[in-house]
Amino acid sequence: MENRFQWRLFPLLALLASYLVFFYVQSYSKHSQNKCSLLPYQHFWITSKRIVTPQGIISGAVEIKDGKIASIVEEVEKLWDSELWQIIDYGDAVIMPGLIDVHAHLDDPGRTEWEGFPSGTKAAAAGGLTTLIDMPLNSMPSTVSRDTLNLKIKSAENRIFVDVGFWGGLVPENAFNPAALEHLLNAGVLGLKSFMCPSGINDFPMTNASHIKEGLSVLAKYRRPLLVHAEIQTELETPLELEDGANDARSYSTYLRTRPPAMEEAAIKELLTVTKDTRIGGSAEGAHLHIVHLSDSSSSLDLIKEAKRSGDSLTVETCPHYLAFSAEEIPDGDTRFKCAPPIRDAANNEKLWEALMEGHIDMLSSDHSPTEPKLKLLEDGNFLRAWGGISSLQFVLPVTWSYGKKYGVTLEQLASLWSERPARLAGQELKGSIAVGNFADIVVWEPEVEFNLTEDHPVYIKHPGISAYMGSKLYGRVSATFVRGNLVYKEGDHADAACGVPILAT
Ligand SMILES: NC(=O)NC(NC(N)=O)C(=O)[O-]
Ligand SMILES: [Zn+2]
Ligand SMILES: [Zn+2]
Repeated sequence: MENRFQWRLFPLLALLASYLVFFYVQSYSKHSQNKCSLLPYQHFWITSKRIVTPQGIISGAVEIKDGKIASIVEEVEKLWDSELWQIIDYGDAVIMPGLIDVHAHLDDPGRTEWEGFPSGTKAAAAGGLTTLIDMPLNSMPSTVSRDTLNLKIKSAENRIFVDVGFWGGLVPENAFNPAALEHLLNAGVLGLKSFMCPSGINDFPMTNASHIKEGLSVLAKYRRPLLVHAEIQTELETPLELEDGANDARSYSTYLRTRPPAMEEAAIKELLTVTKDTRIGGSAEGAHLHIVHLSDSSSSLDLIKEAKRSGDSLTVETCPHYLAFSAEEIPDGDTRFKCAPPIRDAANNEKLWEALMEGHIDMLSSDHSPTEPKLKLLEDGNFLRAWGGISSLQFVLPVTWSYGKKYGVTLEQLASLWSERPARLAGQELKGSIAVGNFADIVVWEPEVEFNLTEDHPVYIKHPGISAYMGSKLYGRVSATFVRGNLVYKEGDHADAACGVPILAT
């Protein structure tokens, strides 16, 4: 009797079990499909009253389909009528193209104790940056050959939360070897980068104008840019002479004296002897030279303006720290502020803002250049011996917005300086603006929201303690970041999987 009862139950149990398996598999595959995004949709709309487009700010909706922007409409009422659409309404938060940082040191592989792809790209996503172009130095080895680029690409695999492209290094070893440079360019670097002064990294020696001339002639063929750290050691006091003297190495002004504006000016003068070749009809027509992290807003900037007027293919960037801080306010011993070229005085800072607002400075970049806290010598506070570099990646949007208010910076200007122009420099035609056909790389943020960057604020860079921005009060909270239509960040949460794409030039 009891046995027969059990036999009757068996088919029922089997049915129940198969139902359970079916639902488990369904939900598992659904989950695994969406690991790249915090949203389950491939096709959806986002709406807001402030969408920054190249044609101006509109109230409307952006249709996102399979990672691209499928349409942009101004009448959202029609959308609400249909229950077919997945719509995310961001109210009056700003929808802007994701920021593109053409100057980030992610230090991976080889110095991941400084930063690394996972932490750096999570910080980027949390800050509204959707593409980073990684510098060829501070990782180990430096990206100076096809093989070393391949190490980068391998290291980035499944470890980047936003898209990452790579600059290659122009160093004395490859500068006079066009075949080696072509290998590096064919392997996919978006352009080259070189230093006119010691970089502090052993396998990244400095180049002179002849190396740069050679580099430009190869780059012309590829129509890719050369980025240059433009400072040249002049015959002034050297850091060690200063330290031996009666100078206080804990005073920022001592450090400032080791890297005067004349160092930037001298380098730029020398560069301009070769950028002439980039003019239409010149021997390096098609090549482009980009000066990174300009700090001197006087003679150096005048030289750049003049060269542009003459038709040199030349652009220049500056960075948030030169716009936010001035030398006078840097406390003694606070080496979080040490970088090269140095942060100069308040009058210089003001002139940089003016040049930016007038369009003489073409774009912004972070120059996020972290290290291990111990190399910052925070306890010692010796500006001459501490490692240089500012840590800022996650905060660049609120920083430039907050400090730019005084100068009347607009949302359209931010989109141009942080997205459109950088996309052009990096040769990314489908990035940099909210336009139909472009990748859906988008930041949603609330410019009016104020926040304190205190220790309980979620910060994703590896070493928040070395950032000069900790402790400051800023405007502009990032609420959501989309990369190729994937919601990779939303209010403190990141997507489970790192689905950023390594960007290689073809
Ligand atoms: N080795 C570096 O990271 N250098 C960087 N350091 C700065 N800017 O202080 C740079 O971009 O020159
Ligand atoms: Zn530099
Ligand atoms: Zn740098």
